[in-house]
Amino acid sequence: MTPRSAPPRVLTVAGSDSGGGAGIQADLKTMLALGTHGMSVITAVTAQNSLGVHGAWPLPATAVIAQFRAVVDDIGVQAVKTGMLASAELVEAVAGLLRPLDVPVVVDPVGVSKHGDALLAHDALDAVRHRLLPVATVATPNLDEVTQLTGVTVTDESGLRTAAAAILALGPQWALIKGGHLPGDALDLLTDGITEHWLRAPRLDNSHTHGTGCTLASAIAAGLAADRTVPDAVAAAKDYVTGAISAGFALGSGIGPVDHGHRLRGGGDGAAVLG
Ligand SMILES: Nc1ncnc2c1ncn2[C@@H]1O[C@H](COP(=O)(O)OP(=O)(O)O)[C@@H](O)[C@H]1O
Ligand SMILES: Cc1ncc(COP(=O)(O)OP(=O)(O)O)c(N)n1
Repeated sequence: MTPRSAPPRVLTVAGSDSGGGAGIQADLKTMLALGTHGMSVITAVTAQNSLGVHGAWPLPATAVIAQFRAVVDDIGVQAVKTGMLASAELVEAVAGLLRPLDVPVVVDPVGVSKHGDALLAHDALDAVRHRLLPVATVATPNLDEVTQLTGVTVTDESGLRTAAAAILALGPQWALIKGGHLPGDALDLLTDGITEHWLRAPRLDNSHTHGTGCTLASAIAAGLAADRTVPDAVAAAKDYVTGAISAGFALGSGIGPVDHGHRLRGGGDGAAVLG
């Protein structure tokens, strides 16, 4: 029997969310839903549910480096996504591992959870700015992360351009500024400083949005691993996350997760538009 050819391989370097809505768990579910083989380097363990983060324990840098080497040196990767990196030491270590790797890297510079819990030490911001963002193919900050990293505050759609310029100045090839925290349509701006792509979706009236950022970044990495261009991968990822938010469900007594399996359950995507 002829062996089947392997699907595109995608690696997430992120923290574990015990509730299964964000972090490594969201990333691997997204990667499977989008037809890729997901692999993981766990940077930290969190005790987390729909009400918030109740504890977080970063792993030693040696454990992070060993997981990364085990995957990359044997199986190989075609794209990487980074999420929660917890400490300056882990940001430095991960940036050092990614620098020589010749594959697209999606950096979600996770700072704070939806509930306001810190997922990155304050003294790690400089390492994110000067070590991690320069190795990113695409950086995907939300508006709070834009402010943390650049000092730019965005209060309306016109501010997304200023935010993108400030993020691009830190070195990623593309900036995807997520406007999910603004009122009105869910509008994001993707730019490499030359071209601009506006991604607009209707704001969905669903409070179960835990994991939106992780899901979007992982979907982009899945698209890049499958050889899509950055604008195509981002447009497809926006469709996927819009569908996942639309199908998000109530689990626990707080903010429930988006539904990573919505396509498997027959749900359609949202009407996101790439302009
Ligand atoms: N209520 C919503 N309806 C539709 N899209 C949303 C909604 N909330 C967030 N999004 C979209 O989800 C993606 C993740 O954005 P965001 O929630 O801002 O990220 P994060 O989880 O990092 O805070 C973006 O594409 C954003 O526009
Ligand atoms: C372990 C872990 N990593 C990242 C996050 C933040 O995820 P995000 O997709 O931004 O979703 P919300 O926390 O904003 O719902 C997390 N919570 N846990």
